[in-house]
Amino acid sequence: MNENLDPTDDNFSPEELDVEKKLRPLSFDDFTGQDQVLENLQIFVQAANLRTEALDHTLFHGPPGLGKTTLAHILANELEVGIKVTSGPVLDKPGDLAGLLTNLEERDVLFIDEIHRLSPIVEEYLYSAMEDYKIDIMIETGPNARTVQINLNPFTLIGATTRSGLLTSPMRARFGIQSRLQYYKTDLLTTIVQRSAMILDVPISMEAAVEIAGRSRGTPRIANALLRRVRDFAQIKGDGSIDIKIAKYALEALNVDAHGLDEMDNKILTTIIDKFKGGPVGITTIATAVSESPETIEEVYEPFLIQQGFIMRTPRGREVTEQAYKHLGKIKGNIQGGLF
Ligand SMILES: Nc1ncnc2c1ncn2[C@@H]1O[C@H](COP(=O)(O)OP(=O)(O)OP(=O)(O)O)[C@@H](O)[C@H]1O
Ligand SMILES: [Mg+2]
Repeated sequence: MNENLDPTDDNFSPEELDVEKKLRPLSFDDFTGQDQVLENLQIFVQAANLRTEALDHTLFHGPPGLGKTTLAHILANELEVGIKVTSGPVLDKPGDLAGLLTNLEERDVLFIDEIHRLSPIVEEYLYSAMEDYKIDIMIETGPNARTVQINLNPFTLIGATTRSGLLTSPMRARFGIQSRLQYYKTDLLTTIVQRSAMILDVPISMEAAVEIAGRSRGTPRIANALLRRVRDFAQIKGDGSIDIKIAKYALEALNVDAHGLDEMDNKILTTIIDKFKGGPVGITTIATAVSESPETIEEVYEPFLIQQGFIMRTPRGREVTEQAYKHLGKIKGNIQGGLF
């Protein structure tokens, strides 16, 4: 990720978080892309609404910025229920979770972000809540301490994770609905950029929207962030509207990679080329060389590099493609990457 484009980053000003909120789609109709996922969800929501039952527990997984949190809020809106939001690392003790669970009204959504980071005891505590809508709570202390079982209102747990590989299988098995979000194609991102520009009230040409979309790493969050930065350039260096000229100028000045690859993407490609002659090389070896965990490489970075045709999976490991050499201005067969 481009760290400075991450709205969960502390460096993000309150003002930017506000804009971020304005740009977030609120209903199925507002949401662009992920057609298969969306179609299914619409059916499940309609059925749950028809039966006035809680929606099945739902898991969203996939790389950052593709719409997991957005979809959790959309589901609550479409179910016309309340939503309580928390995240794995915040839930320290079963008691924290009990407080949230007992406050849920019938059919409400409990959204747990980064659900792979729940502590094992909290996770175990969640199992009976998910399965039977029941939890044990401890009452009184000292010699009188005892646990009583209490019933919860039927609710929907929505979990989100960028690292589904780290979820335990009992946890995963308790989600009746599981959706993996995919990177967005440029035409969809173009639509998203145009929608965001309209909300921000900044005129943008088609060509400029395509240019921004194409450099957004298949990710709506990055597309929105780039749009806002380009808008700054348009306002200060231009007449406020975004045309292809100002878009290109701004993206150049922002040092945005032509394909939207981020630092780690480029580091992975460079490493495979420079240290492993372009591959094939195993994922663990790559991970060690770039100081990342193999799981993160596999779940967060590699899918985009494969989708964009920079890396191929072979039985003997990962291999970079011709396109990767071209992108990095390197020459095949030359380990140093230079001409000599
Ligand atoms: N399909 C979409 N259409 C329009 N905008 C979108 C779409 N998906 C995401 N966005 C925009 O991208 C931003 C990031 O989406 P979101 O926060 O839902 O991602 P996430 O998958 O939860 O990321 P993370 O893993 O980092 O939590 C949202 O604020 C929203 O404005
Ligand atoms: Mg999120």
